Amino acid sequence: MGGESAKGPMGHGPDHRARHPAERFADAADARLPLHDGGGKLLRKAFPDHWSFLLGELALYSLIVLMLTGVWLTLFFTPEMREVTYDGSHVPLRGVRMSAAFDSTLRISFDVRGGLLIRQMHHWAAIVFLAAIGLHLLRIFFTGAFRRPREANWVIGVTLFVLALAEGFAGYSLPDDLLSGTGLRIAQGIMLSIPVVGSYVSMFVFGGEFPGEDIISRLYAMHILLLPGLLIGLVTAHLILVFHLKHTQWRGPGRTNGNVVGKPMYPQFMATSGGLSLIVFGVLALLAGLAQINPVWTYGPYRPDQVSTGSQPDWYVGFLEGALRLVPPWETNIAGHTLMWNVLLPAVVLPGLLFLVLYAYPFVEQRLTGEWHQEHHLCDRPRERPVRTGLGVAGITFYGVLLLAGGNDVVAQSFHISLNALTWVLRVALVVGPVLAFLLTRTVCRALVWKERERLATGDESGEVRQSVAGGYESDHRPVEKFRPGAPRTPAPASPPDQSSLLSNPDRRPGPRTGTPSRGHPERARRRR
Ligand code: HEM
Ligand code: HEM
Repeated sequence: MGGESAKGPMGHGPDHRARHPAERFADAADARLPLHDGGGKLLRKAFPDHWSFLLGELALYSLIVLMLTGVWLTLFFTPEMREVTYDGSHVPLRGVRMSAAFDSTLRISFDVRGGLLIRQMHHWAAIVFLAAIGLHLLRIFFTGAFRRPREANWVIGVTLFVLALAEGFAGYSLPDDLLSGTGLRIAQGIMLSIPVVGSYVSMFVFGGEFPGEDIISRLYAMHILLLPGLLIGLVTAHLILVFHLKHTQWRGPGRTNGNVVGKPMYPQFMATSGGLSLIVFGVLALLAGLAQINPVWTYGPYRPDQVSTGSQPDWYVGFLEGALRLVPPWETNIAGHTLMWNVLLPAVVLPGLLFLVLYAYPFVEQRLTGEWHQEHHLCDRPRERPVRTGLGVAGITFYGVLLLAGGNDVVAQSFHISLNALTWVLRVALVVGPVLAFLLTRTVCRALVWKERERLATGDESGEVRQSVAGGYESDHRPVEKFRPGAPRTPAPASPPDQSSLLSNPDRRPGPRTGTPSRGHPERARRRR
């Protein structure tokens, strides 16, 4: 027996026994699953080493926290609107009639062990998730990572964004407290503003007159089944495309449009990303433990004859609320039907247009710039695309003004200013702000590029000053080191600036780019004298 096992039936006995069990397991798995072909490549995939590439992962990990905490919440949440009398441990609300949904939210908060922690973790994760998606989108936009061949991933991304907003709104409505009920009331007002079919849409969604008895269970099905299913499916497709198309990367030594330079997936990237996942988990748990969020017991149950005051929606819905507050009370009466522009424009037309622009942007930009047929794998530096960067900053300004307007009552009260005056200032800012932001950003980008070209042409100041016999001073320049010292490969020198425009301006004429004695840049030399 001993001899046979030492040799082994295949004659590889001693090797077989000497090998680590993990290695044997890997071999056994490899013989049965396509691990070597698929996994081998996967483990060697290169990940660019730049923090901005972790924003997508931040979104991913907060989504995972949402799924985990969400599933836990389903164990205790009752998605029903039937009326019950509260008799839980939160004394101020004892004896109050409320929906079973609100009752179960209170029980999760006060009676289920660890319930408040997990509920708050779920809510904080939702806030971080949407912020991470927003920042990730901006990274993709400003670096041009949406260009060919990644347009499909951009389209999937925008869809993920829409789904996440819907998921957040549905979740926020579930507890059926005064705040979430007010949000639902606004949603119903928006439906009613849709011409011709508005009242039918509202009846259809609420199962009759507002609020009806169905909306919470319908939102529940959307929140825990339909939308998460779509989110998971699309995130999977999104990540498969990221792997298939490879990452974009910042320019640098050895990086071309045809390669990706970075950390391999295993072990370096896994360590970074695993660390990030633990940080996300830890920070969310810490926030949930220390920072109160959505204390529904202070608002009380929803009653259609009451509205909540002094409350704010979650930040990601704030821009819609702001838009509703800014549009003046415009109405038109056509053949006995009233068109409520003040609701239709901000809550239906504006978000529709916003997402249409987002969906279409990569295609429009590539058509206009004529870059339709080129593949782009290197990130643009935002300054080198002044128009795109200007448009992005204009969009952020537009969004920022709307967000501020969503809290105009809070701002007016905190700073003791007139609410009406503030609303008018914000209305003007909404129109003028983005235009100014675009012009300013475009100018700053062009100036930054020009400054860099000038530096490339004239070199860096060496720090040495020479005094002429006549008493004048000149500073020396040395050529710019275009990449970090110690970089593995020497890149091709950058092309010099457009000579014709330089020659037309004597102050911008380039000095010599060697390290030999130089008179330097005339303008700077003059300033030193
Ligand atoms: C993108 C994903 C998600 C987002 C943005 C999100 C957002 C939210 C928000 C903001 C709330 C209100 C929390 C509060 O009461 O303060 C909520 C409640 C809830 N969510 Fe989610 N959620 C997500 C995914 C999920 C998933 C995957 C599940 C379950 C499978 C889930 C189950 C629940 C339940 C049961 C509640 C009601 C419990 C309560 O409010 O106390 N969620 N969600
Ligand atoms: C649930 C939300 C999302 C998750 C979990 C997610 C996750 C990721 C991850 C992990 C990456 C690779 C790392 C990186 O480049 O950051 C990535 C890349 C990408 N994402 Fe997302 N993303 C989401 C939403 C979005 C949105 C809203 C957009 C744009 C509208 C978008 C567009 C892209 C594009 C174009 C890439 C490829 C970028 C490149 O190769 O450099 N994603 N995403």
